[in-house]
Amino acid sequence: MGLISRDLAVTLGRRRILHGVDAAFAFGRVTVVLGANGAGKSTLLRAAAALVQVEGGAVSIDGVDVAALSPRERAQAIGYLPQDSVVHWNMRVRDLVALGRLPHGDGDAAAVERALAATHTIDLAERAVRSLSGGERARVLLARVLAGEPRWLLADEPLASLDPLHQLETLALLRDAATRGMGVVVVLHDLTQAAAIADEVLLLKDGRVLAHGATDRVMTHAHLAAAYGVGVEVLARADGRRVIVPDERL
Ligand SMILES: Nc1ncnc2c1ncn2[C@@H]1O[C@H](COP(=O)(O)OP(=O)(O)OP(=O)(O)O)[C@@H](O)[C@H]1O
Repeated sequence: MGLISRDLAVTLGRRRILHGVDAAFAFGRVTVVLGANGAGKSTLLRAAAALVQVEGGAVSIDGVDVAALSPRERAQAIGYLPQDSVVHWNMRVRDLVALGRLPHGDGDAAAVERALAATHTIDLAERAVRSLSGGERARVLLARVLAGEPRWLLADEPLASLDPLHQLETLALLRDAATRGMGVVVVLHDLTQAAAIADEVLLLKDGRVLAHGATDRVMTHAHLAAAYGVGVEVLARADGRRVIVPDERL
């Protein structure tokens, strides 16, 4: 049960991008997907959202292949936040966030307000979306996904354009979503943030699983060296959290 990638193979253009990826994600957990540029993180999330054609294996939710779900069922189950979202229409922020309710067909205003509040975008609600800064727009697009109250949130580098405060708030929001029972799968690059938020880590290298499991077991010096080609310094804080600083090219 849960979200499961089994022997997943994806080819884009003429290149095999994912080579038999096995991974299981659980409800109520935050799984961080790590790996170097080009490792296949986005492709895995896109395959989970049935946005790329799968060549072998499958991604399933509670035993059902995501590709076999109707678009509406899939949209109810999976909220996918892409890496570089483009907003094609210059609509009001509140209306854009309300589009997140389309899979439910109910325009539930309370759910929209909850999503605006969770992402601290209520103050932006009457603005035209094209007038927003990059970070403001990123938070609004996250609000749109949250408004749909999906069972799974797949977020591809959701912190990339956010300032430090909003990065922390977004991490807290992801944790909160998992605490409320959502399955959260998130691609991050910052190792300190990954260690802080992850219950589990899936570490990819060249389209294969290098390691998958509890954060401490995956985020070892050896794994990070193999995945990124860097040495890291790990600083333990008084509260037990770790600061992970890449400091050496291997
Ligand atoms: N449409 C495509 N055609 C051919 N190759 C592609 C296509 N889309 C992605 N790729 C390649 O697939 C590989 C994996 O891409 P992907 O975006 O999944 O990596 P990623 O781990 O998310 O990287 P990043 O950290 O840079 O975002 C890359 O080498 C990329 O160039």
